[in-house]
Amino acid sequence: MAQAHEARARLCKSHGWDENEIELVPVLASGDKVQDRPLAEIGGKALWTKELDAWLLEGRIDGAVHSMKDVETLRPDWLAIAAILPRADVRDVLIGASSIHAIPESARVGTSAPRRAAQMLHRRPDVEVVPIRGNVATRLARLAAGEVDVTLLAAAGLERLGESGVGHPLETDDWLPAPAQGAIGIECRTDDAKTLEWLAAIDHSQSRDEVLAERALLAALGGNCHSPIAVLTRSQGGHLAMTAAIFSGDGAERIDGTMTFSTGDLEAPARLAADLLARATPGVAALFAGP
Ligand SMILES: NCc1[nH]cc(CCC(=O)O)c1CC(=O)O
Repeated sequence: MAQAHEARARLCKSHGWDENEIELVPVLASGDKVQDRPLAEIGGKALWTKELDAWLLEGRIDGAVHSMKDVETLRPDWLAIAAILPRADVRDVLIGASSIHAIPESARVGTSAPRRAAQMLHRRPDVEVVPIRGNVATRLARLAAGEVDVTLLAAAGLERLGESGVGHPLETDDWLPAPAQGAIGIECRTDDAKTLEWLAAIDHSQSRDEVLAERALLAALGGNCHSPIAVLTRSQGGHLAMTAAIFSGDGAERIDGTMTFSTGDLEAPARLAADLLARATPGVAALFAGP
């Protein structure tokens, strides 16, 4: 809902509309309904999109606001990612310790994200990863209750909920975020020319370039929410600089790669993906389906 409010505010500001001209329609996603099991176990990212897709298709809503991190790599043709808002803080925040190094020996680290688990275990094989799901408030409550010693959350999500002071942001040269982390996207029906045009006005091209490049890497790796993939792309002077890593589930293996390429060249992320997979052991490659 915080993301939908932000999307509406930007749309109204850009077009000079009154906020009540856009109705916000809350739609509960399966990903919200099922809170007790890891997302990767219960059906993956589609659980964040399938209800909204149906509402769009039926014409009950005209736009759907998503965290792009939660949107599957392959989307139906009748849907268009019509706008990507200026990307927020891309970093993960560590809560419960001031740095990865400062996490106490054998601490319980709460996360259900394969990327966070593997990236943590790579650095700190001594810790115990404990699955933890639910919204930000639930996760913070479980930390406060002592169920876990440490957890990781996206800075963008915390910021949107007015919790930006919580925890210690991890710098991206030391800890990589998820593909598209911090980016809000708005989808609409591909044949809805009016909405496409309205949304194009608030599209942020640099953020779009970065997010599309990261999604192209995901597509080429054949990654899903079981696959530990970390990537960050930054737009600089007409080029995109991408840093990516793939892991084994237990974090023992980590394959890193970087590539700089022209904006809009979506073949380059595919080459980086092929290079990462070529250097992975069969055990890691098995977590990725390939292109
Ligand atoms: N998987 C849940 C999810 N999807 C997007 C965000 C944060 C907001 C964003 O990255 O845009 C979060 C929470 C988190 O990872 O802590």
